[in-house]
Amino acid sequence: MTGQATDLGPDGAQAKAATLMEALPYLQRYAGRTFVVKYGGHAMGDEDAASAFARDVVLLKQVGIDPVVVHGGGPQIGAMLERLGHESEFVDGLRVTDETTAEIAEMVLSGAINKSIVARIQDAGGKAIGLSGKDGRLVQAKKLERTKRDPDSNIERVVDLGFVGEPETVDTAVIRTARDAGMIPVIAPVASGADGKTYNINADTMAGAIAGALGAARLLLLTDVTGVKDAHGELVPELSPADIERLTAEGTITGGMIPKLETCTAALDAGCEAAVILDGRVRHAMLLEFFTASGAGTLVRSQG
Ligand SMILES: Nc1ncnc2c1ncn2[C@@H]1O[C@H](COP(=O)(O)OP(=O)(O)O)[C@@H](O)[C@H]1O
Ligand SMILES: CC(=O)N[C@@H](CCC(=O)OP(=O)(O)O)C(=O)O
Repeated sequence: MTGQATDLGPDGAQAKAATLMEALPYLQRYAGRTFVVKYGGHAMGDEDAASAFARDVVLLKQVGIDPVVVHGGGPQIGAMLERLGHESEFVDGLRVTDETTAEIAEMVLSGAINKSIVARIQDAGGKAIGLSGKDGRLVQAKKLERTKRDPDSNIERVVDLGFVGEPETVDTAVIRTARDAGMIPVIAPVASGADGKTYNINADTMAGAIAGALGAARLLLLTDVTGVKDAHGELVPELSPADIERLTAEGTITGGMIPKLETCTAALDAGCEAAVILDGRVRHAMLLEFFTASGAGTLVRSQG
């Protein structure tokens, strides 16, 4: 240790110590609390980024926080569908899912992606367990009912998205069992319905439902922007559910950001303390968010 401090020089060593000290109040505040991290397909990036993410998760666990990872894999499902010559279409950010698509989505999410995240966490020195909504009946899905207003006739029409689901019930017992065994749960957004069918669930929605059911201290949504931007393109550091409604009505929040922020509001309503939208492409974005006074990204909480 002495040798390393000397190598850094007295100023460098002091700066390193100051960074660690800045983290102390946050380490104390969050010890024993649960953080649900949604790791999206776009945020997965390259090998180095994926390893850095895994190391961050292991660090959280090491300092006494309970991370729960819920992952996506939209681009990876798209690539596999293309390889297999199966067409894919999105409605309002959700993939229309026929029986074959559901099968392929499960293969990619619960198979390839889930296991590679588990392996990386273990390479970084953690113990991880790969799950989907099906395991231990963590999530039971129901078919997502979606309607859309026809702009010409102004009539609400039902849009059939096939086997796209939403969580109907969440039983967190399997997560608590994993946590008590010192493991980090890594969850794929796939679940069975009461009809025994496999449902494909948007990963943000899955993460929000789990964060709400766990009463998590934070729901972290890692994406490919620095956070929510206002009408001038400036980062908004903090939002309340009322701000979200206003910015959506004004047309400042669009596309994939709409379901993401709806998820934040739903998670807060269900018992999660706060949610954060942050840039998963930035190395150690999670650590900067949790352990520095300035934070990162956009914080969503009720009092605004
Ligand atoms: N007001 C806004 N602030 C930031 N991003 C926004 C906003 N409105 C729409 N977006 C879009 O939302 C996208 C993030 O949603 P999405 O692509 O679904 O993310 P992911 O694939 O990580 O789940 C951003 O890349 C951006 O294009
Ligand atoms: C219903 C639905 O759209 N499911 C998503 C599930 C994966 C996901 O949400 O992945 P990202 O977070 O990487 O976008 C899909 O099929 O792409």
